[in-house]
Amino acid sequence: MTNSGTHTPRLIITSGEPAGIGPDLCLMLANHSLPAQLVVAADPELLSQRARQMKLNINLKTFNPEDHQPARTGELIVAPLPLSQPCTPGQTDPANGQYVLDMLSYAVQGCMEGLFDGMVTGPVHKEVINNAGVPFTGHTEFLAEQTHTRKVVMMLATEGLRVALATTHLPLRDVADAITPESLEEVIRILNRDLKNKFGIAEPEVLVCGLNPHAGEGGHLGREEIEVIIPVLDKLRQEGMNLKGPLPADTLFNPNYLESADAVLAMYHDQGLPVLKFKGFGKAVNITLGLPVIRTSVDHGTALELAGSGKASPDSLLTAIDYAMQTVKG
Ligand SMILES: NC(=O)C1=CN([C@@H]2O[C@H](COP(=O)(O)OP(=O)(O)OC[C@H]3O[C@@H](n4cnc5c(N)ncnc54)[C@H](O)[C@@H]3O)[C@@H](O)[C@H]2O)C=CC1
Ligand SMILES: NCC(=O)COP(=O)(O)O
Repeated sequence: MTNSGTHTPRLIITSGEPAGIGPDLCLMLANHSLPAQLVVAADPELLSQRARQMKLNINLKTFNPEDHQPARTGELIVAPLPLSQPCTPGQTDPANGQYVLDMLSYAVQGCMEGLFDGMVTGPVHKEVINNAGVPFTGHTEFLAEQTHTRKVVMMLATEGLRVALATTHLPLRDVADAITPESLEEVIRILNRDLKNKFGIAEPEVLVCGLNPHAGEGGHLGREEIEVIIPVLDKLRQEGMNLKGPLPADTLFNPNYLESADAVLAMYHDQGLPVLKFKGFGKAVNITLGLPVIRTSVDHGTALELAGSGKASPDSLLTAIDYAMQTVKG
């Protein structure tokens, strides 16, 4: 039985890479009183060590599925998962790669089974997981696989800007081939549907970037706009979707275009996210659209150099929790 509707939402927070700032940020949550029960997935011993290092006095309480009360100030509810190896802040160890994956599996399964109303993910170190021998490109793809969802869409949002991606984590040389009419159509349908259903926008206006410089300059700088993007946009416009573009990505991000837009669809990761992060790094949220469960995430990475210092900002994690709570209450 979930806690949705008028009840207090219960969210699972994955603490992510143990050598990074994820455990620090989770500990900081104990000083915030929020209208949700936050359950942190982590090794309790790791949290205790990190709390001592950060000079935080926090009472760790083992998660009890029967108890739906939010934690009191100074208290953190923990779903315990054991590290494989003890962890030193800032020093990654592939031996703990499986711990991170187990944490994600626990969270997403808990969401699927109704134990949690949504999951909020702390940062993972993608290279470490790969070094542990498990091919891993990101939470987005991992969660799609775990939930048997064929297509999901990564979208980051901050005050005044939402940027969704047509492709996620793949080498730049593979991007053009990955943008097929079928995949692009599916991405736009998911984006349009979730902007309506999850964000309450009746008729979303989406600005679509071209792939090539100057959106291909009439085919002289690449033909993907003519052969793939324009036909897909024309087809979906006939169904009534409000899609503008393909627009040159270097001029699209200006107030004239953005004023009336509800989201930008970038063709690849580094076309759209640098703009979003320049505008709102530290106060943005990463949302996976199209998943059968609610998943939001921080906008930043593991910041290994800050782990244990107490200097990492919890703002993006708090933003991600806020988005998840709003979506649960829907
Ligand atoms: N959601 C996730 O799981 C994400 C994971 N990553 C992973 O993180 C690792 C490191 O990535 P980087 O590109 O170095 O990005 P990063 O976000 O870890 O660091 C970039 C800069 O921002 C600072 N920073 C990051 N978070 C901060 C916070 N909460 N408060 C204050 N300063 C903060 C860092 O100190 C650094 O100067 C990579 O392995 C990458 O794959 C990156 C982005 C998202
Ligand atoms: N730059 C954001 C990012 O790469 C996060 O990816 P994911 O782990 O949420 O799939």
